[in-house]
Formats: sequence, structure tokens, C-alpha cells
Amino acid sequence: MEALKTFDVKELLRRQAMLDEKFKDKMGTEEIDPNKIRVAYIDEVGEFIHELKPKWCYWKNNFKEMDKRKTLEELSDCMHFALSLKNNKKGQDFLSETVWSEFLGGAVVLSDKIEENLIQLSNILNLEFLSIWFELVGKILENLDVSQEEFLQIHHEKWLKNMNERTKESY
Ligand SMILES: O=c1ccn([C@H]2C[C@H](O)[C@@H](COP(=O)(O)OP(=O)(O)OP(=O)(O)O)O2)c(=O)[nH]1
Repeated sequence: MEALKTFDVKELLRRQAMLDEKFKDKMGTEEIDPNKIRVAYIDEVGEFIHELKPKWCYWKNNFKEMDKRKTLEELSDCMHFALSLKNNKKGQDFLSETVWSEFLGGAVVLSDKIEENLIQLSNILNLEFLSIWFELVGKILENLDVSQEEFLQIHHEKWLKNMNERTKESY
């Protein structure tokens, strides 16, 4: 299986479902609790934000360079859990209704400022509208000057690692 070149959400969901099945087999469970996926998502968003510290941290001057590979790997982890949540969520979830209505009503525009994107990324807990999540991530990549193709290559490598290593009994 090859890395995708652009966001094909249907195919990404299908590949994520294959991975989640392996995790379920490993854990001997038929379902993954969406609330646990949401916690995992928030944890990964935090790791992504941490990697981007040189971009938003206003009280420091002496930063080490951003590690592009590590940063994109963390964004890939966010994407894994965003897709997994969509695959495992049943029915409507009203957790972030306000955020969504703001998005849908156009009150919140996708910003050209990375620090505003990061706030939006952590606010998106209701992934009913996954297309908006992908729009936002597209914008983040644009703001980081990274192509979808480059990011999707890293995502594919992480997916393979998850399929081959993380789903092993011993991990
Ligand atoms: O049901 C699941 C469970 C996990 N993952 C993936 C998402 C993510 O890409 C990886 C877990 O993240 P990571 O490898 O960062 O976490 P870890 O196993 O805790 O490693 P580390 O301790 O190095 O952060 O597993 C899924 O896709 N579905």
C-alpha cells in the first residue's frame, strides 16, 4: 500500500479502521470507547503544540530549531486519533456544539496565524464534521510550508509502524 498524495478522507478512514481492528484484537475488545480516543487526541494535540513552541512561545528568545519530522509525526498521531474517533463514534455528540456552530456560521475563520490554528485544533473535539478538521489541517500545513504529499508520506510511515509494531502483544 502506497502513501496518498492528497487528503482522501474516505481512504484514510478505511486504513485507520484496519489499524483500529488490529488494536482491538490486541486488546481483546470489540469497541474502543470514544471518550478514551478523545483523551488520546488531546494528548497528541498537546505534543504537536509543544513541538511548535518556537512558533508561539512569546517569552523566550533562545529556541532550538523546530524538528520538522517530529512535528509532522505528532500531527500524524493527531490525525490517527481524529480518524479513529470518527470511525468509532456512534450517534451525535454535543460536546463542542458552540465551537461547531461558530465554524459553520463562519464566525471563526481559518486563520493564517499558526497560534490561532492551534487553538482551533484543540477546540475541535466533536469530529462530526471531519471535513472541517481536514480543512484546518490543510491550513496548518500551508502555514508551516509543508505539502500534503510530504505530510501524508510521514503519516503513512507512522501507520505502517503502528500496523507492524504498536499492535504487537509485547508493545
Ligand atoms: O486505537 C488506536 C490506538 C492507537 N493508535 C495509534 C495512533 C498513534 O499514531 C499511535 C500512538 O501514538 P504514539 O506512538 O505517540 O504513542 P505511544 O505508544 O504512547 O508512544 P510514546 O510513548 O513513544 O509516545 O497509535 C491508533 O491509531 N488507534
